[in-house]
Amino acid sequence: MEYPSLSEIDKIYALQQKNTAEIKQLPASKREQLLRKLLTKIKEAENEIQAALYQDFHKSALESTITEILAVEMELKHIIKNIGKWTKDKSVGWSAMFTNVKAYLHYEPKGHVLIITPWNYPFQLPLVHLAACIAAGNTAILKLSEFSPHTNRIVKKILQEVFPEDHVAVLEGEVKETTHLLSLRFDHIHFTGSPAVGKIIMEAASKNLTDITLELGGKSPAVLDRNINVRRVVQNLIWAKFVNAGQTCIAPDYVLVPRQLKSEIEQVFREELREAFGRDAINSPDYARIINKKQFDRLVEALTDAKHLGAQVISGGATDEKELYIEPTVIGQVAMTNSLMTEEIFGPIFPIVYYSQIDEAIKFINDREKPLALYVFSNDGIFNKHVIRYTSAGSTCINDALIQIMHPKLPFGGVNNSGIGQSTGWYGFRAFSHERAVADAKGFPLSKMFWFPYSERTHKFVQWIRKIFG
Ligand SMILES: NC(=O)C1=CN([C@@H]2O[C@H](COP(=O)(O)OP(=O)(O)OC[C@H]3O[C@@H](n4cnc5c(N)ncnc54)[C@H](OP(=O)(O)O)[C@@H]3O)[C@@H](O)[C@H]2O)C=CC1
Ligand SMILES: CCCCCC(=O)O
Repeated sequence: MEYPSLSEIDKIYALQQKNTAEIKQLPASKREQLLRKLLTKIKEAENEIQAALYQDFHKSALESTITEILAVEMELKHIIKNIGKWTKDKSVGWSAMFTNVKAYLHYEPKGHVLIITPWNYPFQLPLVHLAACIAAGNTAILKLSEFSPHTNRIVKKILQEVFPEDHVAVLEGEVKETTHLLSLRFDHIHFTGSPAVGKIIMEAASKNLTDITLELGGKSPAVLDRNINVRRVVQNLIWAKFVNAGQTCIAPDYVLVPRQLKSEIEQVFREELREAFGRDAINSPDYARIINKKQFDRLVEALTDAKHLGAQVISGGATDEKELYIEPTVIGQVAMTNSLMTEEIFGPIFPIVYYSQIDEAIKFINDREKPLALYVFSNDGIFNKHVIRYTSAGSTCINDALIQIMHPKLPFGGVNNSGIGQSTGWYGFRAFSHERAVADAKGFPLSKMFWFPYSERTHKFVQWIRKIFG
């Protein structure tokens, strides 16, 4: 994909601005029709999508289906199934003081939306958020990351087959193009990316008081109890951490393990990683690559520095610059000053931090920014509830990982430094809609009791209200 010039961006923006009023009036049936067409196009393009993801990431066809294509298909089906219900006015019920008022919520499109997405799930993320945006009746400019060019091409091809550019436009660009887009006025900006860039987006949005959704990241902990099946939990963590070579926003970033389990868990990680990827993961057909040299160098430097500071590699540690390959790596005794413990890892390196009492682990988590996700593993429900009660996270999974994002009725989002607002399903539709309060007064207008000049009748009415409702 070519980068558009700034004047081309302005032209697309103006085109969509002109068309937004009309798109906002599209009935739910027409929006549903467009989403059904999108679903059909995606199914028809599965092989091309898999090939593009392989070229960008060396992502296996099966992993692309599981984490990219199926995720979009399920989201589209859920939206298509519910769009009729979601777009209808919603009564908020009766109130004794407003017996003559029909009170309801009316869902109106925000209008013109900017969606900015990162490179790590370059098919799933643009399409999942665009689907909700279209369902809500908006026009949208979709700005993709320049680091996933092959997948971007198929995303653009599919969307151009479904939507005219004055409804959905797909752009690729770097900081310059994105910065220019952010100087334009939108009704909602949906950003997925790092907290650092999230702050830039929020600042730009503040110029026009534009609504935002910030889907950010952070260091998502996994907390293990002693009361677990160690092998099963390790197998679970291996998938959650090393899918997409660890380049997943809700991947467990590090794992807090009871000290008593140290020797057992380290041995089981060695065994299970061998089971998962064979003797040499570089030859595994299931294992992806780091997206580019910049990210590769960042991770290798963090690993090298960690080892210089005394960290012990429990399993893995091999790298291959030509292949942009980093072996699935589990590491212990990482210094707290090392970037593996101070920054979001966003790669296939898994520090283990040992603890003695659960409140020590909870303090470790709470001493850091609120994470995007938090994982708790224990056969003891009281342990799980205790961890949830004394921590905060965007989302949480108990005795599993990542799957919370796939549940159609759970919102996806962070909290404070890991995100603002919620996405997917009903929550995505609501984010891209304005939830308008309507009070439809029938017959005698309630405010007549307060009209000027204030009278004895008004005083009596106010006394009655305080007596009944005060
Ligand atoms: N909550 C969620 O759903 C998800 C969160 N993430 C988070 O995203 C991060 C990894 O993705 P990554 O792409 O590196 O994140 P970045 O924040 O670097 O980039 C995200 C998007 O913002 C653009 N961008 C980068 N710098 C600027 C800037 N200065 N001004 C305007 N736009 C900019 C990028 O464009 P370009 O790439 O072209 O530079 C990209 O489209 C991690 O923190 C991860 O946790 C990732 C996936 C999902
Ligand atoms: C299968 C998990 C996908 C998580 C979304 C993300 O990291 O972008």
